[in-house]
Amino acid sequence: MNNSIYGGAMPAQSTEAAAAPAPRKAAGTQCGSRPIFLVGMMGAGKTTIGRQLARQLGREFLDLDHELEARCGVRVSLIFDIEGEEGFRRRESALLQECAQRTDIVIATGGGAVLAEANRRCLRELGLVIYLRARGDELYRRVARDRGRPLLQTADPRARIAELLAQREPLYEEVASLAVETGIMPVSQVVQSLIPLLQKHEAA
Ligand SMILES: Nc1ncnc2c1ncn2[C@@H]1O[C@H](COP(=O)(O)OP(=O)(O)OP(=O)(O)O)[C@@H](O)[C@H]1O
Ligand SMILES: O=C(O)C1=C[C@@H](O)[C@@H](O)[C@H](O)C1
Ligand SMILES: [Mg+2]
Repeated sequence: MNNSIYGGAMPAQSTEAAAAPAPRKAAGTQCGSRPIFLVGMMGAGKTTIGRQLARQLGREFLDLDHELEARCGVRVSLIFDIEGEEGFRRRESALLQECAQRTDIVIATGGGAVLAEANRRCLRELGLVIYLRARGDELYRRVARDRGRPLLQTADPRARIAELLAQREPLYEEVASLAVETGIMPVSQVVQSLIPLLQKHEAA
């Protein structure tokens, strides 16, 4: 990917190996070696849950937003400022197509990665996709104060979330083989609830 307009001042942050000793792998939850993708709205928990799920499964973890930031050397919000959403989406798609070739990995996608049809095909065909679902008011509560999400820098972020959710929910549903509600359980419980779902999916 050509990142030449950016410097590279951000600390390198590629795939995360588990920092602490990994727990024993949950048996039979490897879905072959295909990547496990997490999709869902901003604040649904893709980054937080993805990191813990990867540890639980003994897989690597990669967050597409963080990987893009590491490669470009700037925050996602600055890419939006300089190249607009369109420029960001081009970079996001290229990175997704590249990272989807990897194996034994959990990948947290960006909230809007499902917007492009080519990305949806890539997610469906190359991996197992989990939709992390949460209600608009809970998403708002989680991300309202975070200035790092450019699409929410509007006069009425709550309404913006509702609009994005209405637009994207069918797309998340379309690509996902599994879905879990993240608004009602703490992160560790969401991860624990995913293990039997993955096992069932593997057995099917
Ligand atoms: N199940 C949960 N219960 C409570 N808080 C949660 C839960 N999941 C995530 N959070 C919190 O919500 C915030 C947003 O989570 P996170 O950054 O993982 O979302 P995301 O889906 O990666 O969003 P984005 O698409 O913007 O990267 C974090 O502060 C996180 O700790
Ligand atoms: O929902 C979205 O469109 C986005 C979510 C984030 O993960 C980032 O990818 C970026 O802020 C755009
Ligand atoms: Mg994230």
